[in-house]
Amino acid sequence: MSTAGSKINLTTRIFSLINSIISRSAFGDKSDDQVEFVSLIRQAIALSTGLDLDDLFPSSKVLHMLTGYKGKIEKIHKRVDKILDNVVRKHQEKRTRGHDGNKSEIENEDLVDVLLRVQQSGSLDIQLTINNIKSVIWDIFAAGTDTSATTIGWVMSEMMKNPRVREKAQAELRQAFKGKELLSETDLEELTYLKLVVKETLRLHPPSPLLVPRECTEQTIIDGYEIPKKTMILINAWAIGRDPQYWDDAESFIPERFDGNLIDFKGNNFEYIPFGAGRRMCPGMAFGLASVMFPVALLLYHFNWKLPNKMKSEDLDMTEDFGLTVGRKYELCLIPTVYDV
Ligand code: HEM
Repeated sequence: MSTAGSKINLTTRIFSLINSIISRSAFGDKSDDQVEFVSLIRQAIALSTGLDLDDLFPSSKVLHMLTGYKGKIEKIHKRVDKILDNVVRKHQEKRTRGHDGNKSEIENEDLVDVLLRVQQSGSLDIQLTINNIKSVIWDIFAAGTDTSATTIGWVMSEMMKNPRVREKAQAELRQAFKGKELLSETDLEELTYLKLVVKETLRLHPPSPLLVPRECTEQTIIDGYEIPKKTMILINAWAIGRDPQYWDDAESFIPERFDGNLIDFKGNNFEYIPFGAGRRMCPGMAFGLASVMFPVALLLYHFNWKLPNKMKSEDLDMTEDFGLTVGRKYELCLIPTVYDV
């Protein structure tokens, strides 16, 4: 049984869901300034995307002034710093109330509470500063929001483009949780096929396609090219994931290719590195995967999905947008129909 619905913009809903998830994990709750904070992150990411004149002449102060780049970054930094000061101050006040006898205030610690506790305990070899804590919060938002939301957008897009895969994933879910109204995160363990779908999506659409830039620490020769010491190296995980030398039918979306295959996200298989590899690989991998798997499982379990305007699956536009994270160029609009479990 199902109840018909109308068209929704899934892209914007996914971003606001992921913002709330990350916000709750980092701040313990939605921050009063969450909307502004996320918009500032977007602006900062947009400014750090691509090569501009400042990158070509980094030591030219005049150029920095002319492009206004530095001014824009400083303006964002000032505002972000104020918001983060507020977050830290509120947590400090809450901790003080907790130590003054109101124990419920410190029962459920969020990330900021943990960092403040570690800072006050002095248990680390290095002294954690308030600026360090603010940087961690910033990192989690900047690195965790767009990557997870973009991946969910691609998982849903690939499943709309490939109805066979969507139906198989939905059948697995509805069979595993028949009649169950509320799913929990631990239920995800049973979803073998959905895991393959997410894996295949990350092969074709790694949200950070060029990883974090590296600097060459010693002169090296690769394929006859001499790479001098200190050269900035960009690794194209997107191209590696589509390289026909490593992948059969590389451009096609076939989750089954990972079935029984030992290739994993963990950075040991260099033909598949959506989370990077080595010392700078993504520290939020487990959190990121859970933040993708769980919402996708809920979307597929509780709803059936159709493309609007009688569009055929093969006509869905999969053009990518260029940026630090590479998402869909056009927002994904779909018609959900509630599925009675
Ligand atoms: C599907 C979700 C995600 C994907 C695909 C992803 C992917 C990546 C990639 C490719 C890198 C660069 C790794 C390298 O250059 O070797 C990275 C770095 C990073 N990620 Fe993620 N990420 C995701 C989610 C998250 C989440 C949820 C968090 C935090 C809660 C996070 C935190 C970070 C941080 C802090 C870095 C920088 C690490 C460093 O520079 O040392 N990521 N991520």
